[in-house]
Amino acid sequence: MTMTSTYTLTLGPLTRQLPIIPISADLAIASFVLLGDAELTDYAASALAHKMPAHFDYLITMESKGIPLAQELSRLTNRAQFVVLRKSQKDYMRDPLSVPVNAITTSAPQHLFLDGLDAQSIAHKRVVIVDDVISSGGSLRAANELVQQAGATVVGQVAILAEGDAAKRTDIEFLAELPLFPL
Ligand SMILES: Nc1ncnc2[nH]cnc12
Repeated sequence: MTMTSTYTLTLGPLTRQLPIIPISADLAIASFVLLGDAELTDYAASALAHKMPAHFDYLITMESKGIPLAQELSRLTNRAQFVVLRKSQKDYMRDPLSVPVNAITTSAPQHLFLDGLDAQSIAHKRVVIVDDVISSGGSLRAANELVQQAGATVVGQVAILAEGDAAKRTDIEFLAELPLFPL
């Protein structure tokens, strides 16, 4: 078995060893998989709860790794509902809105979908976009586009980690930086 090198992520009192995984011929990432990490999800949500804008109506997230974070952040901020942007179109959606999106961890171009019923819920509302990692900003851009198409206003953008150049952005709130690993 070959050794996988790791990057040590520190988030408040928590540390995690993230495996460094090549995603192309010239780039590796420290793989941050929030799914299943209940402790880190709860810690991150409580830390992000302090960085939320004072006035917002809905949290909105992208499947799949943002979902448990949005769930806990909704609970902590007393919001009864949040909205999930989906990566596939479901038969139960009514007049979904869709935009193309490019992510660094998925080679084929994807789409992001907003159920028309959810679009109606958020129309004229203030929304905060929440995600686990912001990297190229591709899914954040797509989420902004969908929110705008639905007639809602983005009043905040929060993530646990900002990866690579995203750490220089001033339009997102995040808890820690994550380096990229050129090969
Ligand atoms: N470092 C990372 N780990 C998991 N998913 C990612 N998506 C973008 N960057 C990522």
